[in-house]
Amino acid sequence: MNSTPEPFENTPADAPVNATGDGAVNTDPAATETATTRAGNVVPIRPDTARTADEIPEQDRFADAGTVLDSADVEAVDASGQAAPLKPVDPATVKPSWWETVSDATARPLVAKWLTSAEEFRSRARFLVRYAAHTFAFHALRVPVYVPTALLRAPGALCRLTARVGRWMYDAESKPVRMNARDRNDADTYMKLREARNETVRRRSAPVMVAIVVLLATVYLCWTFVAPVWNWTLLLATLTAVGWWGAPQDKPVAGRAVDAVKTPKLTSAMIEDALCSLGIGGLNQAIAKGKRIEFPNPIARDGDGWRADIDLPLGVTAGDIIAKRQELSSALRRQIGCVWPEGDAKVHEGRLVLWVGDRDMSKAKQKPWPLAKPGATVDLFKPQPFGTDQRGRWVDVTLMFVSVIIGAVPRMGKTVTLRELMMIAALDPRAVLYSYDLKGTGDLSPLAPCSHAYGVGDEPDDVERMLVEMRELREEMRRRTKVIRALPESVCPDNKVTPELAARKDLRLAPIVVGVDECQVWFEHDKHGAEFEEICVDLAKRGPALGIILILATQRPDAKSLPTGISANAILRYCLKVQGHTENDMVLGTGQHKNGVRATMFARSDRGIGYLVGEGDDAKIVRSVYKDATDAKKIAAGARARREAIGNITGYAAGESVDVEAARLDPLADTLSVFERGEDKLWSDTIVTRLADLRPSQYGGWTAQNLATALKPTGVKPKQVWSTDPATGKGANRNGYARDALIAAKNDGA
Ligand SMILES: Nc1ncnc2c1ncn2[C@@H]1O[C@H](COP(=O)(O)OP(=O)(O)OP(=O)(O)O)[C@@H](O)[C@H]1O
Repeated sequence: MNSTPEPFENTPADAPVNATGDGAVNTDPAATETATTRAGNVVPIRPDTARTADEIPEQDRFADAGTVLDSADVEAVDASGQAAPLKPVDPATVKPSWWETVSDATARPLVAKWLTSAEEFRSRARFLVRYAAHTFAFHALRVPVYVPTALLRAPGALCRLTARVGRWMYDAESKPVRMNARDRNDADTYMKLREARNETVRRRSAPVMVAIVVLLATVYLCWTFVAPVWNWTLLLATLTAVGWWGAPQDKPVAGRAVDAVKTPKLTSAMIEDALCSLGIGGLNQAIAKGKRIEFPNPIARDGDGWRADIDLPLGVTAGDIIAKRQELSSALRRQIGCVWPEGDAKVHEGRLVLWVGDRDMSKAKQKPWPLAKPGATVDLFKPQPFGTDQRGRWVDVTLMFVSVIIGAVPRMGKTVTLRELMMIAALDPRAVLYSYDLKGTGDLSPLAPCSHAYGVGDEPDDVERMLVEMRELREEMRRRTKVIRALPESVCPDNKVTPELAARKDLRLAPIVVGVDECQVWFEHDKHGAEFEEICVDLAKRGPALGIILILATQRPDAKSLPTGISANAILRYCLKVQGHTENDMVLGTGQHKNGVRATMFARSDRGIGYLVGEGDDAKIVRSVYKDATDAKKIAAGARARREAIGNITGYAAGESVDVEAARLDPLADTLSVFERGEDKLWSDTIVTRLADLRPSQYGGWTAQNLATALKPTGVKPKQVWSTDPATGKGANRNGYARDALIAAKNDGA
């Protein structure tokens, strides 16, 4: 069946731009003779060198749809020589309405940010007062030097002043022109200039003469009527003022009270030059073709720096620039700690937000931490100051209802950050702290006096004790689930711990904060790794709603050292420098590297600076608070005093120790012991029921999975075993264990 041929169709997206029906390539787009015939119509084709729409010669392009096409332009010649109208394929240009344009627009702040932010206003006011006080004190101290210096300079200044007045009165500036006329023997011009000069001198001498008379009269009157002491004072003051005012510019009487570092203004030309020097192929090609780097908003001051919003040329992404932060800082002639390129994927992948600070963020003085003040207390349900952003403003975190992961390469500030978060927790007197320093250097020791559980090091005994404590914690989590479940909806509508519930002593739902530095030591432990992982995954998933906050820090953020069950469930994420995109996404969440949130861009010198994700919608660059061990001890001492006041010193802080022996479990021996005479195989479900009867405090609530995890280190794995249901008497194949396999494992281990 013959269908009516379409007069024109566009080249399919996946076809070569100039492919013709028979593989021929058109080299002369204007020549209809060489055009390919398709279904009886002549299909205009593009020159074979064209790769993009821009490269197609003007005459080959069809006018934008929406514009009226001239029939001569759109006609092609069909096989019979008849002109056939061509059909436009581009969408019609739709002019958005005023409403559509403005409803998507971002409103600019009505007043400057520092006027609406009380904190910023106070900080500016404080700065002005401090500046004025310093300047006053600086100059006041130097008055005894300034006065003699000015007096010494006064004669010279007087001479220079007299000479200047003389030159002005006698119109010295016209002298070269008059002399020139004289040298040229141009008598006419010379006489005119002389006349003009005499007139000027006459006009100017009058006020000078008046000033001299007034001066002499003043001197005479003072000499006659004013006491000599005042005359001398006046004379000295006048000479000081003249000496001060008339001092040479390069030798002022007063020095500068402050040395301001003037950072150059950030201009679009500077940014363009810098971006073009990065060696990004796509960017340089676009510039060579005359495309521009666009600035959708004016470059403006933003905090202590400049902010530029940049639309990169087509095909260039913000990530391309972020990956070259070091080169960019060199190209902008700024320290690397001043240059902060970020993507704004909410607009598009090519939007770059470049913030260039006046000072290196890692070296700029951080504002004093409000929580370091004596007497500071914290409510973990409320946001607390965690660090400062590039503009020096505080960034808060709310620790309640989150699990936290901190990751970075060694020596970037993980421990300092973890210690800071634990200090925040310690300052809430209700909070129960579990502090574990698996690096073993004692970085968390300042928090020991406030900790219910404290562990340091990775010796087998230390790890075992920590495991016992973590098992207890899991039991506590189970208890909490039951408490929450039992509460009426009117008291606990969201099935999670609320500030009111946490305050009730009878429920024992106070926040519990677990901080683990170098957590990979737990998860990679050959004997207890699986159990630690199981407990921590459970805590990361269910803990937040139950008031249990797990904070893990690791220097090796990979699947082994930070199990995916935890990394996928963490809510608050802080990533200092990492080496690759895998670690980046492991800590900050999948897809963050692609979105331009790249902790790989941090330099070695960016200690304590990282991306914070999970507080608010956007990722923020934040510098945590660095408190050394001495300061941390002071803060912890204050926190302990407040805990003592409410009677919340428990566990390690109260000198209690964990009975590891009593808590030591031997799941293999216990499993063997629940086999009754004549039973060779038992289902896992039957074993865990019997284990719960054997030691309810240890095995109560165990599932078949818990049993599998506990037996894993012995090498015994669950298999399908035939057994009989004691209730129904029916036999079936289910997951379970054979006595022989358990005995063999016991003998191997013995
Ligand atoms: N917020 C910060 N501000 C300034 N300097 C910091 C900050 N945080 C950390 N540092 C500096 O970085 C150093 C290393 O910090 P820290 O011990 O926390 O690193 P780490 O990543 O835990 O190292 P490791 O992997 O060896 O455990 C600190 O001694 C301190 O000098």
